[in-house]
Amino acid sequence: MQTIQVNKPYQLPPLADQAAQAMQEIMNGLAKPVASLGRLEELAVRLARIEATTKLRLQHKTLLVFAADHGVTVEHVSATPKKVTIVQAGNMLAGHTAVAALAQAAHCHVQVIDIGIDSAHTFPGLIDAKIAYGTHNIALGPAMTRAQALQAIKIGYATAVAAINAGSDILAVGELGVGNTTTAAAVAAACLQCPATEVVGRGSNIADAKFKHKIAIVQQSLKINQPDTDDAIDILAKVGGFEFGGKVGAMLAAAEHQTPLILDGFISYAAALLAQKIAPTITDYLVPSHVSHEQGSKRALQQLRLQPYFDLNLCVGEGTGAVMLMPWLDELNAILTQMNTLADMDIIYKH
Ligand SMILES: O=C(O)c1ccc[n+]([C@@H]2O[C@H](COP(=O)([O-])O)[C@@H](O)[C@H]2O)c1
Ligand SMILES: Cc1cc2nc[nH]c2cc1C
Repeated sequence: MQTIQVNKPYQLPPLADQAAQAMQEIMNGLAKPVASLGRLEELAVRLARIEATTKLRLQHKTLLVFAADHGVTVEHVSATPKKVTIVQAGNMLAGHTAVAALAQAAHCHVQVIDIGIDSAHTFPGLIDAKIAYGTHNIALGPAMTRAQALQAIKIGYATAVAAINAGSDILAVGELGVGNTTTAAAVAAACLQCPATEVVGRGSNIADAKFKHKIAIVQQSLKINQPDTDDAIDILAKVGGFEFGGKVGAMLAAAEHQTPLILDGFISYAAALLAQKIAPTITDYLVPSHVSHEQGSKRALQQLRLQPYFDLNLCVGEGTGAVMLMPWLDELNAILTQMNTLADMDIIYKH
């Protein structure tokens, strides 16, 4: 992993435009009208550009779920009690959360990484990378130290590299973290330099009074911490959370290893905004999945120049939307390996 420096772009490998062009030609030559597979074709081209080949590696899929707690939950910004982070980590490993069920259907391996859960409890299979027992309350001061922010990125990076070395072709990121839509809004507001009102959402479905209070808490956290908007590490340390750092590290590792990484919802977008500040071209290596229902999603996606493939009003998190994209990759593989070409059929197609 390279050293991350302010105002010095992190170096990523060049994107494989030749492989992308070759994939577009393969798509054009399949036995169908040109462009008729719509955005599935664009997805194929995107994947070829990242993997630097038209022989796409799509089979082995791994979801990395970074789980952490947030000191800001004492401000009553969530509808969910804090213990849900640790409880759902156990349920996820036992196969009973939304994403665990979807992952089973999608033949996706799930790793749950405790990067900062506020509990000493553990479960078989829970990866222990705990930096601290939750962050500090961002409404009163910084969430973590700069060293802890860098540590979170390193953990995410090492976790992703290990998954790639173990044979993962495709990575995805998800999270568990009660209160993290408050943190994600603060991170997004700092990255986008926009008012909190544009990026605070209903999270785990809070009612109007809590929603107003949540906006005030995000505003307060930005005022009290004054994050340096040019410095992703400063934003992460002051108003972020450990799972955001884990995701940033996984994104950097995936891009460096020419491995596509599928984003999930608003927490992923906020992490991607941080990664974009570190490595401005990183978004070309990421694969969006869905438009999260969380307010602020469209604004964040615009800045990331990412156009998700579907919109189901999802806002579960956990990696659910990312895993829902995975069957499409199997479908793409079937198209690439089983379809006739126009040449096979001796058809001259003129449009
Ligand atoms: O992915 C999203 O866009 C998303 C939107 C709303 C909520 N979540 C999930 O809900 C939890 C945070 O909600 P909250 O209200 O406690 O901030 C956390 O575990 C997230 O994974 C996730
Ligand atoms: C049960 C439950 C599961 C979740 N997963 C992500 N956020 C969640 C919030 C709740 C309440």
